Formats: sequence, C-alpha cells, structure tokens
Amino acid sequence: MANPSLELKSIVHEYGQGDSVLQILKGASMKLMPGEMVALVAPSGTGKSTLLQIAGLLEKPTSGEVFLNGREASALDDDARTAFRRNDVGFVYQFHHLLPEFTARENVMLPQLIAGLSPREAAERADQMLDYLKIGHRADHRPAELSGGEQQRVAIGRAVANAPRLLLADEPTGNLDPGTAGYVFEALEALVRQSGLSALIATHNLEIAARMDRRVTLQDGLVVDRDAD
Ligand SMILES: Nc1ncnc2c1ncn2[C@@H]1O[C@H](COP(=O)(O)OP(=O)(O)OP(=O)(O)O)[C@@H](O)[C@H]1O
Repeated sequence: MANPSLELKSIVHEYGQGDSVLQILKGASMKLMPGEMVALVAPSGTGKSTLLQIAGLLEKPTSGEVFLNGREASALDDDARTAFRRNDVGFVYQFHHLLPEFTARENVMLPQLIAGLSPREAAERADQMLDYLKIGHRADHRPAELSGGEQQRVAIGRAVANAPRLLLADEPTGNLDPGTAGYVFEALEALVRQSGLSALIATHNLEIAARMDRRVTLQDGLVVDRDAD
C-alpha cells in the first residue's frame, strides 16, 4: 500500500514558557492518503494554523513525528527541512502574499526559478498553470491590478508550480465573498484532482468542506473525525 502523503503521530505543541505554557496540540495524529482532499474545520483558536505549520515543516512540534511521503521529517536539520518543504509541499494562505512588484506570471515562476528551472521553462509552466486556473489573460498584471479571487488563483498557481505532493491551505477562501470563494475553490479542487496531489485545507466554509473527501476537526488538542456525528 502507498505511504500516506502526510502522517502526524502524537503531535504535542506548546507555546510560551513556565507558568504561561499553553498546550495547543495534545497528541494529535492523522493520515492523509495520496490524492485525498481533507477539510480541517474547527473553531477559531483551536490550533488549525499551528497544525498546518507543523505539517508543512514551518514549525517544529514540541514532541511527536511528522512523516511526509513515508519519510520522517521532524528530525531533519534546517537545510534538509527547507529542501523538503520546497520540493514536496505547497502552501496557500488566507491572504495571497503575492509579491506586489512582480506580475502574476512572475509570481508563479519564482518558486520554479528557485528550484533551478530555466526562465523559459518556468514561464511556460506558469502560463499553463494560469491558463488552467482561467486567469491566463491576466498573466502580465501585477497583484494590485487583480481582483481578490484572481489574486488567490495566482497564489494557488504559485503553490503548486513545483508539483508538490502535498498542498496545505489555511483558509484559502476566507477573505473572499461567498460567490468568489466557491469559484476559487472549484479551481483549487480541479487542480488537486487533476494532479493527484493530496490536500489538507482549513476552512470555516461548510459548503466548501462538504465538497472534500472527508472532514476532521480539532477537539481538546486532538484530531477527530468530523463526519462521525
Ligand atoms: N507564536 C505563538 N505564541 C503564543 N501563542 C500562540 C502563537 N501562535 C498561536 N498561538 C496561540 O495558539 C492558539 C492556536 O492558534 P492557531 O492560530 O493555531 O489557531 P487557529 O485554529 O488556526 O485559529 P483561527 O481559526 O482563528 O486562525 C491560539 O490560542 C493562539 O493565540
């Protein structure tokens, strides 16, 4: 059987020190299988962003293990973690974080250039990606010239430009009106389904969550199946 794209084992995470320690995750475990799209739906402050940051190797857990594609990643040194993150994980956030001085195409090219592709290859792939996300006609525009939904589609294109195996998204439609949110999620979903990557997506939008393969929540610092109730 294939390795999970992501496996979290008994993740504990604390913020603060001494008397002010706040234990947010208390032994959270979950698996995400290749091609699976899972919604993380939980109240504000329960640790969704923390969990995503740990899964994407942006934050080291206080204890516990993170496996990406079957490889234990939490024990790697900083350089190896960075390489792993760059090659295997794509991130989408609530706010697009596009670089304002670059065009849509250049924003999607950037991670590919960092990964070593030639400018010509990176531009070709960026254009394909933007076409796929139905914003090819906006490739030469800067983020400030794009609508919120268009900006977020560029951010999705950038996240998957290096063909990661895992996509982590933290409220990717949280900043959009409901109609635009649905449209942007459709583009994200089509891309995930077509490329076979796995996605863990934190969202407060229950309609969007309903369209994923399954839903989990965070309860008392643990990951719990949300479809059971
Ligand atoms: N760097 C930090 N230092 C101290 N406490 C933190 C830090 N980051 C997060 N927290 C606290 O940890 C808890 C969980 O935060 P987190 O951002 O993971 O929650 P969330 O479920 O993503 O919330 P939201 O839905 O509001 O984004 C919160 O109480 C938050 O205040």
